[in-house]
Amino acid sequence: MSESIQIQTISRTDSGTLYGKPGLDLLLVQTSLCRAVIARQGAQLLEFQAAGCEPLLWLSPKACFEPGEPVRGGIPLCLPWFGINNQDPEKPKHGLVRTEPWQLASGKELEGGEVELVFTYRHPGSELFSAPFFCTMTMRLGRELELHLELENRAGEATEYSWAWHTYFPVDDVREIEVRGLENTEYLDKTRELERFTQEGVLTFPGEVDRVFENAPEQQQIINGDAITARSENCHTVIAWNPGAELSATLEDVGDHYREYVCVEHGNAFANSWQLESRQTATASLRLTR
Ligand SMILES: O=P(O)(O)OC[C@H]1O[C@@H](O)[C@H](O)[C@@H](O)[C@@H]1O
Repeated sequence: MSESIQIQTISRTDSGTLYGKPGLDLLLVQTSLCRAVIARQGAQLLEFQAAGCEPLLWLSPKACFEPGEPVRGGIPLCLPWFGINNQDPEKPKHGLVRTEPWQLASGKELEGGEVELVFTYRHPGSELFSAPFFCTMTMRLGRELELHLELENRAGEATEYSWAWHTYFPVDDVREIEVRGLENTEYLDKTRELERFTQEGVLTFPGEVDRVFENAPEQQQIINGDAITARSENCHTVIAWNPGAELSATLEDVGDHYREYVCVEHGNAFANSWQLESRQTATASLRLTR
């Protein structure tokens, strides 16, 4: 990363040094409030742990760290399309920014001791996605984790963007947990050709679960011993995903480890996708805490 960082609580490292698998440049943040690891690729948080708390994010022990390949765990940002591309299913799943290098625009310490990192990504327009756009992702790393996204449509015409922070949360056994905050909300079931159902009671994960909740409430809690709380602003879609035993056996970077995580993702996809006029900017944020 060529950008200048002037504080000692942020250091540069790489995936070879931290995980024994060379390939990606990383930033390590260590303060009295927290420890975090961020990949420049995708501006992807890989680890976050507030002092005195359990880790907030799950990173697969089988994750690969190859440039241009998605990293399984942490918080990849899926954008400018979420899931399978509607126009062309052959395009990569979950858009393009998660596998591209971002720029670190600034890194500083705030008065309360939090570290604030600002990453940017400029898409010039390409065969994969013709509309140019500009993304800014701000991370505030303290006792809590705060993410803020700003997306500007730089195309000459209105463009649709769908996206999500694909958050992987660690759990003891996914089959034993519950997710609260989605009761009585309608969802599209990706395991049943997007058929629409209503979530009766709290959400559990007895097997494969892949549900898209449109117009979802702002707050969810993952209950597994101490709760993880996710609270969002201007994120109207929540996606809940765990592959279960059978599907995970086909995912090289998951395997038996599927029991150790749950994804409760926040963004704007399906009916909540952003329609941005030329030069229009939209923003959203997410706050995670234990
Ligand atoms: O393996 P990927 O591309 O990271 O996607 C993982 C999962 O991401 C979830 O968000 C989707 O709802 C699932 O359908 C998908 O399988």
